Amino acid sequence: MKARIVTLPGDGVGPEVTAAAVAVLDAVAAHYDHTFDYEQHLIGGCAIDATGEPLPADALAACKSADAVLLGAVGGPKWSDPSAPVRPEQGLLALRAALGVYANLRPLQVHPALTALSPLKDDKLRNVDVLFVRELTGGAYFGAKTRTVDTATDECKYTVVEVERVVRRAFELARGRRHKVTSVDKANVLETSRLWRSTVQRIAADYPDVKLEHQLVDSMAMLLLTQPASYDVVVTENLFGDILTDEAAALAGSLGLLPSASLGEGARGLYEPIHGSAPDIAGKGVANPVGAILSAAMLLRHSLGLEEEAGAVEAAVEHVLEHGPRSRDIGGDAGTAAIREAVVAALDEHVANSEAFFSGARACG
Ligand SMILES: NC(=O)C1=CN([C@@H]2O[C@H](COP(=O)(O)OP(=O)(O)OC[C@H]3O[C@@H](n4cnc5c(N)ncnc54)[C@H](O)[C@@H]3O)[C@@H](O)[C@H]2O)C=CC1
Ligand SMILES: CC(C)CC(=O)C(=O)O
Ligand SMILES: [Mg+2]
Repeated sequence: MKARIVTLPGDGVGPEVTAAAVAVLDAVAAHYDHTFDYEQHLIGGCAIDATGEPLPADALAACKSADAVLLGAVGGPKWSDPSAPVRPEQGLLALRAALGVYANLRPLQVHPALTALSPLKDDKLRNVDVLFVRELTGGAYFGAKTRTVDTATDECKYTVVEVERVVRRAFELARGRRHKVTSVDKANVLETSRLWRSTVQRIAADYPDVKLEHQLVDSMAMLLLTQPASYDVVVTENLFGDILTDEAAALAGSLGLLPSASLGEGARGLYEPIHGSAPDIAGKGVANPVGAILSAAMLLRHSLGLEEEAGAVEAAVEHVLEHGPRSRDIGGDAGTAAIREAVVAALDEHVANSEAFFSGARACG
């Protein structure tokens, strides 16, 4: 197949991990005879420096006409002055809104070889397989903001339509998994959460085969650390989902491991690791590219419909996590480039083994 992918490496470690993900996509293209055409654009701090805008018009136009968008991360201390008129994160928020990618899928699995890095003991980590579905284009990140000398406000607003579409997505996804949805809110205090909860209750009636439970976000933050294996699909609003998924990353062993897919109504999606620009390690060549590489796998699956290829990338990552090399955040000393090369080599081997398996099966059959 032929696909057009816009890359937005962004700031900090963004370019380092995006380059690794592109190298893996290139290996997929070579093995499976696909053509991926890339178009790279600016977003975030680097875009502000070059154009004054965190999301230049040409970058947005390219994303809107692409088959998929692969993003690194935005932001960093250089652009963090609270009085700055524009900030890198505004570019990312504007992109998510413009693409209409309201459902942010953030899968959490704990690789058996990495359990020692988790704050939990092995028995609590067995069978942890959670899919967070975070609402991505509403809530406090998008509400009106005000600021005077001594007061600031961030409006948190949700409409029924915004809640309904992401909750339906969560229920649909649960049907392909273990048929359970946990909806997280703060309905004991927040009006937006009361609207969220009543909408979830109404939608649930259309999915009698899916078990629904509600959980308040504060206790959910605790339960995630005490009984993570009891969750299947967790659906929640933008801010809560942002925070809970960084917490979840600690269970996996590092923020550098978790991928995400942001989806709307069509096939086009936005794919990015869940971490930020990691200014403390940027430019050193030590960032863990696994979250970005697994985001590329999600791109293959969700935007290009290439399930076998996505599975091959995931298998290659699994192999590298098990046998090494490992990056510093997960207890190794390998750099970003070494991990990238190891994943590409594991992918080569995976494809070669699959071909041998199928030709063997043909010979036998
Ligand atoms: N999607 C995005 O573009 C996001 C951007 N940000 C921005 O990133 C900047 C830094 O934010 P922080 O709060 O420090 O969060 P962060 O996610 O950038 O880093 C938190 C910690 O995790 C580590 N880490 C993150 N990614 C890693 C990787 N791939 N490999 C190894 N270690 C990794 C970092 O070194 C740091 O110690 C801020 O400007 C923030 O606004 C934050 C979150 C998401
Ligand atoms: C706007 C982003 C910086 C928010 C974030 O942390 C994320 O999406 O993970
Ligand atoms: Mg975040």
